[in-house]
Amino acid sequence: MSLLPVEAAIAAILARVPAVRPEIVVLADANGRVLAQTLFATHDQPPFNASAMDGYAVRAADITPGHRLTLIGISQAGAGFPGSLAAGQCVRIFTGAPVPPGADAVIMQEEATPNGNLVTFAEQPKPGRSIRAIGNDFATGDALIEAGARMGPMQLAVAAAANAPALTVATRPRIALLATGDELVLPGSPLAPDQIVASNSFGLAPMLAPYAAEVTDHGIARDDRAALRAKLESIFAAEPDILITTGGASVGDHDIVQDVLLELGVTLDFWRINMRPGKPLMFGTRGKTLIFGLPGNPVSAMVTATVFIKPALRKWLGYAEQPNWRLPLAGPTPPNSARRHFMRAQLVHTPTGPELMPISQTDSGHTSSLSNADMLIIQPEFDPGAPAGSTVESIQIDAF
Ligand SMILES: Nc1nc2c(c(=O)[nH]1)N[C@H]1C(S)=C(S)[C@@H](COP(=O)(O)OP(=O)(O)OC[C@H]3O[C@@H](n4cnc5c(N)ncnc54)[C@H](O)[C@@H]3O)O[C@H]1N2
Ligand code: MOO
Repeated sequence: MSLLPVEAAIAAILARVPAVRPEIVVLADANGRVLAQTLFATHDQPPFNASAMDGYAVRAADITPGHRLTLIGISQAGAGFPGSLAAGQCVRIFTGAPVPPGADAVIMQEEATPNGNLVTFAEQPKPGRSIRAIGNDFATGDALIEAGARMGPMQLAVAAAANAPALTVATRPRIALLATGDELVLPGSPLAPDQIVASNSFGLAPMLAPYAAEVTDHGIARDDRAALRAKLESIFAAEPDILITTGGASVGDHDIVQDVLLELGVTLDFWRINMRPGKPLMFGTRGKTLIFGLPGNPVSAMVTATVFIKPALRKWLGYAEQPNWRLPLAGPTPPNSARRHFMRAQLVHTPTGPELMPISQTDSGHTSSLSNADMLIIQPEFDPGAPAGSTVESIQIDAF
C-alpha cells in the first residue's frame, strides 16, 4: 500500500482551494477577519501639528535670558487658537490641541512660570519639542495594513484611526461537520456497554470556527449506506464550501464513508498519508465543495485537521502560511518508524525560555493526552530519536 507523503497531500489540497473572494464588512464586524485589500491612509495623522503636552506653545528662539512672553490666547483639543504667534508671544495649549502657526515648540506647564499675562520658562526648548508633527504617525497614501493581515484589536484601532468605516476582507467558507459510527452517542447520553461518546466534532468546530462563516454540526450518521447517503445528500444540497467527516475512513467492513462519497459523485484526490496519527485521511471534491474524510480516532482527527485543514483555510482567506516553531526538547524523543510522526508535546517554560516536552502517549485513541498538548512535534520519517536539548520543528496547535 503506497502512502502519500505529507507535503504532497498538503500541495494537492492547496491546489483545490479557490482564490480569495473579497467582501466588505463594517469595522465592528471585522475582528478576526483577514484583509483582502491593503488599507491605505486617506488623511495625515495627526491631521495638524498637535501638542503632546499641556503647557505653552512658543517660538523656541524667544526663550533667551530675561525673556517674558505675552500670553495671547488658548488652543484646546477641538478648539484651536484662531490666530498665529508673533515674536515674544505664547499660547496656552493642551494635549492634542493644534499648535498655532508661528509656534515651533511646546513647553510643559511644569516648566513654566505664569504671572498675569506674562510667562517665563525654565530653559530654551529645541524646535519641535513636544509637538507631534502633521503626518508623523501616517501620511495620506501610506499602506497601513497589508492585504493578508488578520484584523485583531490593534489593527482595528489603526483602521478606525485611519477613518475607515468598513474593510474589504476575505469571504470565509461555510463548513459542515459529520461524525459517523454506530457506536457513537452525543455527550450527556447514558452509555450502553458498546457505545462511545462522539467527541471529534466538539473539538473540530471551535478549532475551525475562527476561519469560517459558519460551522454546522450535522451530528452522527450511522454505519448504514442508505442512512449515510441520505445524510450526505442533505448536506450537499446546502452546498457547503467544505465538508468534514470523521470516522469510517479506514479499511474495515463498516468503513463505508469513501464508498458512499464516491457514489454521490465525489472525486477522490487521495486517501492514506504517510503519517501517524492520521494515516487514513481522504480528500476529494464535489462541485465547489472540498471534502476531508478524517479518521475517527480522536487524536487522528484533531491532528489531521491541524496539519491539513488549517493550512487550506489559511490559504482560503489569503493568510500567509506560518513558519513552524523551532524549539529545544525538554525531554528525549524515541526513534520513529517510516511514517512521519506528529507527536503531542507540551510547551514548558524554563529559565532559558520555552521548550517542548514530548508526551509519551502515542495511541491515536488516547483522548485525555490531548488536553495537555500545546504543540505537535514534527518527527521525520525514520528519525533515530533526539536527546533533550536538541532543536526540533513543531506546530503550535492553538495558532491561527
Ligand atoms: N486493518 C486496518 N485497520 C486499521 C487501519 C489500517 O490501516 N488497517 N488503520 C487504523 C488507523 S491508523 C486508524 S486512524 C483508524 C481509523 O479508522 P476510521 O477512520 O475508520 O475510524 P473508525 O473505525 O470509525 O473509528 C476509530 C475509533 O475512533 C472512534 N471514533 C470514531 N468517531 C468518533 C467521534 N466522532 N468521536 C470520538 N471517537 C470516535 C471509534 O469509536 C473508534 O474507536 O483505523 C485503524 N484501523
Ligand atoms: O493513523 Mo491512525 O490515526 O495512527 O491511528
